[in-house]
Amino acid sequence: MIQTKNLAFSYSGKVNFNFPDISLESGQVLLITGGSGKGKTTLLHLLGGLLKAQSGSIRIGDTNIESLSDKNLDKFRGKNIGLILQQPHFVEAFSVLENVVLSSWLATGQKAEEKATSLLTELGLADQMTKLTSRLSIGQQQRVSIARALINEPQLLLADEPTSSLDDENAFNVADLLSKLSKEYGAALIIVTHDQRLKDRFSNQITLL
Ligand SMILES: Nc1ncnc2c1ncn2[C@@H]1O[C@H](COP(=O)(O)OP(=O)(O)OP(=O)(O)O)[C@@H](O)[C@H]1O
Repeated sequence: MIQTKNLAFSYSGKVNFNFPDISLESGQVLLITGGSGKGKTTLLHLLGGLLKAQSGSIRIGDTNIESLSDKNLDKFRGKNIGLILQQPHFVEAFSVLENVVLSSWLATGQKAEEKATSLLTELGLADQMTKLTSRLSIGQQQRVSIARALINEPQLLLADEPTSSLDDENAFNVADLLSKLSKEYGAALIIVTHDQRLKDRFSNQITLL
């Protein structure tokens, strides 16, 4: 489903990374771990096409994303990659439901309101849908991010430290939901984390050194 080969990246020629190859099938989970500053978020942003590698390749399904133009990459990302980033970047003036619907509209031109409602309900947010996202707890916002990432049924789900600010109960809930829903949608799930609770839960891991 996703394969990378010889990925290299550099910030202004000063901080250089050579990343290990990744190969992951639909329905599988991979954790990317490693100490602070080792390039975990950088690698996740490369996989999501938010940064461009200096060299190497990233194949998602049948598409080599490095060969796409910026415009086609945006389209591809919208349809095929669900992103759960450290900062959720919600549209503050929109409700929870509207934020999730916006994601479907941007990717497909369709407002998938029914599907957004059912996803949010599955994520335990049925009674939060009309609220502004800023009125939700961090754990609830994390679940809105998950709904938004899943609304377009992506092939690949990328999550950056999804549990770092959560207590044990919420962290286990988020881990369970990510794993259950990515399987349900047939997505490959890659999680960047230094959270020991996730390391204990998912055995397939690579560590950046
Ligand atoms: N936009 C940027 N410009 C220059 N250097 C950057 C930029 N973003 C990150 N870096 C540097 O690249 C290195 C890797 O950063 P990255 O955020 O990928 O690490 P990380 O493993 O995710 O760290 P952490 O666990 O602390 O979040 C760090 O040394 C960081 O300072």
